[in-house]
Amino acid sequence: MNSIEFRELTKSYGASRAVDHLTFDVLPGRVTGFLGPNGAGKSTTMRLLLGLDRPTSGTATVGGQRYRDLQDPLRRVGALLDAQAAHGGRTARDHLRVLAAAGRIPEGRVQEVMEQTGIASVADRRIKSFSLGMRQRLGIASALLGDPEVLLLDEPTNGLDPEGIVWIRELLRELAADGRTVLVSSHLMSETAAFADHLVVLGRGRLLADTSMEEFIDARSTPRVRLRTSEPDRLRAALSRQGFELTGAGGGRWTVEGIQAERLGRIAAGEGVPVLELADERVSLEQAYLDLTAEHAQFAATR
Ligand SMILES: Nc1ncnc2c1ncn2[C@@H]1O[C@H](COP(=O)(O)OP(=O)(O)OP(=O)(O)O)[C@@H](O)[C@H]1O
Repeated sequence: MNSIEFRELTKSYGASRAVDHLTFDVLPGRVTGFLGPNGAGKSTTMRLLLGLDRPTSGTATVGGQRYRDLQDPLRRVGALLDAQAAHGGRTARDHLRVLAAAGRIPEGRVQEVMEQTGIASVADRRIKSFSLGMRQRLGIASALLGDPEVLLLDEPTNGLDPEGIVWIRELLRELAADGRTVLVSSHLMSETAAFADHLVVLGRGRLLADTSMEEFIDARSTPRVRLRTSEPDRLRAALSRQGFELTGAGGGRWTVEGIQAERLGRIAAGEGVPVLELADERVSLEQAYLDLTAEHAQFAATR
């Protein structure tokens, strides 16, 4: 099994709790977005899983085993934690070769992952000359090197240009479609919505949500319809008989709360009122996410 399991995972630094009794699973075959405001505990959770830090209590395991007990850990779990960590004096190719040797990974993988991540043409340049986006791609290449079933990527879109962001989105989807377990942290909902199937949201080290992207959206959106009509008065009367209110939105547009386009369309058709435009409006995901995390956001200035 290649799922990741967190059970009552807790990490305290002195009096402050970076991770607080966290329990959730990350399952294979889908991309799990790991969201939370700055300081919510995402990186700490990933570090605890990789054995880079010790939990105060609780466990973090891959297929029931702690990372340090895994055989061939680089072939089981690939991680991008800090794209700046690579040694600047080395070339990208040498950096990957050293990692391959350490992880008992066939050297042929080095060229493969450089091609997969679009850095083959700069393979022999020193890493210190790399832009943040190129370092990020190198970090992803390192994570993919052992062809692992489990991938942990901490803010992988950091520093990527729009083309890079589209590329990583597709890469994440392909990795999940292969049946891999993919956990990707971000503090941006809008970005995460573009690639994640499932969401885990943290706030101050605590679990705030563990839900499919679809449920997250449905649970937080009150239905609302936006429309244009040439006969607002007749539509208003028809809607009000059904308990709905037509509200002016300016520019000849109207909104109706608490109804979906399908039902509104039927009401209008039943009355013979022409509808020129009709669309369901979805709640802004970023807003739903901000609402969820607002009371848990941790800013140095307020501490
Ligand atoms: N080594 C450490 N010593 C003391 N405090 C730490 C240490 N590492 C993390 N923390 C604290 O733990 C909390 C969680 O930090 P963490 O980096 O895990 O959050 P994050 O969700 O990854 O945030 P970001 O999006 O900013 O990376 C923060 O308050 C941070 O200051």
